[in-house]
Amino acid sequence: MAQTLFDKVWNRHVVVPETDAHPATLYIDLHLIHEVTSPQAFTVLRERGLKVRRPDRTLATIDHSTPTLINADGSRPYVTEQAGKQVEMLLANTAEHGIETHGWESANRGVVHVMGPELGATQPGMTIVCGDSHTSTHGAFGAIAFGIGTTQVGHVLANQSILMRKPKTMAIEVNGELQAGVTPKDVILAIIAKIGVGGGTGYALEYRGNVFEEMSMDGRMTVCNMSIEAGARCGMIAPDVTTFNYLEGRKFAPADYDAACEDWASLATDDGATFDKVVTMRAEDIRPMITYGTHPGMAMPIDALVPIAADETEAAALNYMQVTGGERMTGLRVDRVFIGSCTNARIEDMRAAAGVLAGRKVADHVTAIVVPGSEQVKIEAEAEGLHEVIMASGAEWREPGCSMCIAMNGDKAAPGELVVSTSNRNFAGRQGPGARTVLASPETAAAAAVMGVITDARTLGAAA
Ligand SMILES: CC(C)[C@H](C(=O)O)[C@@H](O)C(=O)O
Ligand code: SF4
Repeated sequence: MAQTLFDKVWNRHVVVPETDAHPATLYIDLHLIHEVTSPQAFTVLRERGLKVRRPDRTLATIDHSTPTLINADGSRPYVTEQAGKQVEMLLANTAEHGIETHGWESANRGVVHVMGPELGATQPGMTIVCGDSHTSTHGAFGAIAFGIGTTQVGHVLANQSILMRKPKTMAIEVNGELQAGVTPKDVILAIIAKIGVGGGTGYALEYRGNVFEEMSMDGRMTVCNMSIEAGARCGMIAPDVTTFNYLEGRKFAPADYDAACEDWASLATDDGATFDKVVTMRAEDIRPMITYGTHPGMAMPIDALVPIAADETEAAALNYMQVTGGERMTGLRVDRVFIGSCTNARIEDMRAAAGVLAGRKVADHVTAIVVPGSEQVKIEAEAEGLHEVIMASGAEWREPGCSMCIAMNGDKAAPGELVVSTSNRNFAGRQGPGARTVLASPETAAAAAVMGVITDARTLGAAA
């Protein structure tokens, strides 16, 4: 019977099949961990006298609580004692259990969803979990990858499997030609605006069509990253030659690479396979997007008018954002710009930001920070001289980490400030109490930095 990509990967990992009374037991190939959601799980393990079942299938980094500025004396100013403790605990726990860890000295440290793929730990056909909702990112390689809670982190540490009911499948097909200036971030924001923040709930998404086939791995990761913002725990793209070229030569790439690629190529959805739901969009209809509300589904083309609130919740969101239905977002004064996060802090994002900032100056009243997603991204960007272009514009070039995406490390906005951010969540207060977040692509964020107001990057003239 013709099968989908999801079905094929799922079937390879079922240890005990699902029944009406019981979810399936699913074997997990890769468990990524970070400092926020792992300490309690290790404590439970210790209390119960259990060992980590597969330290060799577990990989750790520090990202959420890590400062992005270094003191003059080389020390790292944690925002709170608690933040420093989380990092220390992660390092102590992983050392005790023999888990490969990318801490401060590692040239591979980074936001967990940037680091895993860079190391080639993320591979097609795998099941991948992490105590982090944006684990969906790894689906860009044709893996079933989803976030789990801290209790489940403990289970996976102890037995390398989880209990799960099989989700339904949804194909999201985007075919045609994207207009100039439309980025992968715009594509995923347009999808979420169309299906809604609950549209993917209960489904595993598969992004299909020539738009995704032609996308780079960086772009595919941006798309899959935000699957969770549409309510889907995972989103996938069939592995192809783009995937194989990306992974070749990376640390964890399989030794017999040709055989691996042959197997991976067989994972693509078969002709004639059926999805429980199919959503189609025309690439030509997608424009650069921004959000105007307090969830990622409240997104619109940057040159559109903010919709009139349809209910009290929407009215409250517009009120929080201090925007008015029927008016434009372009022209709104911006206080901060954040270019970073597991959505948009890979090398192509750094290049896109630098491309807009080159030869231009960040507006006097704007604080702009560019935070590479990993040490590797930082190294690569610096080798290309992107940091010089970025700093010459007046934007700051920081150390890798989650930074202002979630504001757990001290990087945050003040109450009322408007932030144009390349991250994935614009929830009220996420970037600081009272802070207002507008989600956009690196190009749009950089354009806001130089113009000092929300700006359609397509309207910028040539740089001076
Ligand atoms: C801290 C972590 C559990 C959280 C997540 O699950 O995604 C964070 O990464 C986020 O982006 O909100
Ligand atoms: S960058 Fe943001 S979304 Fe990604 S893992 Fe960190 S806090 Fe979560």
